[in-house]
Amino acid sequence: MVHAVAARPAPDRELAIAAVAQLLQALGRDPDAPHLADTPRRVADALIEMLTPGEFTATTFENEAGYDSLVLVRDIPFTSLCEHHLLPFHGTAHIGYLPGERIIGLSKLARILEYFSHALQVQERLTQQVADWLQEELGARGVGVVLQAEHQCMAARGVRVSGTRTTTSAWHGELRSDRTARAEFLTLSGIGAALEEGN
Ligand SMILES: Nc1nc2c(ncn2[C@@H]2O[C@H](COP(=O)(O)OP(=O)(O)OP(=O)(O)O)[C@@H](O)[C@H]2O)c(=O)[nH]1
Ligand SMILES: [Zn+2]
Repeated sequence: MVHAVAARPAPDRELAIAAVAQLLQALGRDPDAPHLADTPRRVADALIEMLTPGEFTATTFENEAGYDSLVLVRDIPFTSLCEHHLLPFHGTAHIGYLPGERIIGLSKLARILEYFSHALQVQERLTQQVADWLQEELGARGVGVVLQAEHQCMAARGVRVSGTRTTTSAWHGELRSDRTARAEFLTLSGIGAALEEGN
């Protein structure tokens, strides 16, 4: 069974390039300086790339073996774009589920994260969207998503604390209701019992 995940509508690239050129001018920079001449195009394309997820097919298979334990892909790197400052936040994700009648192609757990991270985001929403999508599309007995990320808007500007990690998590089904199942998820993720204990 396949579930197509559609790409979002294309942004207006020419408008974005013109807007970045205006921004450089507004910041008092010379848009004709040798290294700046092509910067509007580069910045516009970089932002468009970060906001445009790839189209993919979320292939699932019948769980003919009746596998009923946790399936976990841990340490998936991701980068997203903070919607408050348009600066990146990046880190790792641990995504797992307890299969029901179907299992999903493992790569699709990373692809669905990639899909929702290519957007203007807050970490909480990104975490929830991945968990909700898996729960709805897969009909799993349980879903867990943990994201740990550093936000450049906290590191490169503003409060200027680098090296912090923000942890968010979203749980559905048995991984929400069953503390033992959740503890196993956290242990296999390498997070240990820290979240479970509320630390
Ligand atoms: N909850 C949440 N907050 C975020 C995320 N990314 C950035 N922020 C925060 O969004 C907030 C925006 O606050 P504002 O006070 O409007 O913006 P600001 O004046 O630039 O704030 P500072 O970053 O404290 O300088 C900041 O506290 C950011 O740290 C996120 O993914 N989730
Ligand atoms: Zn931010």
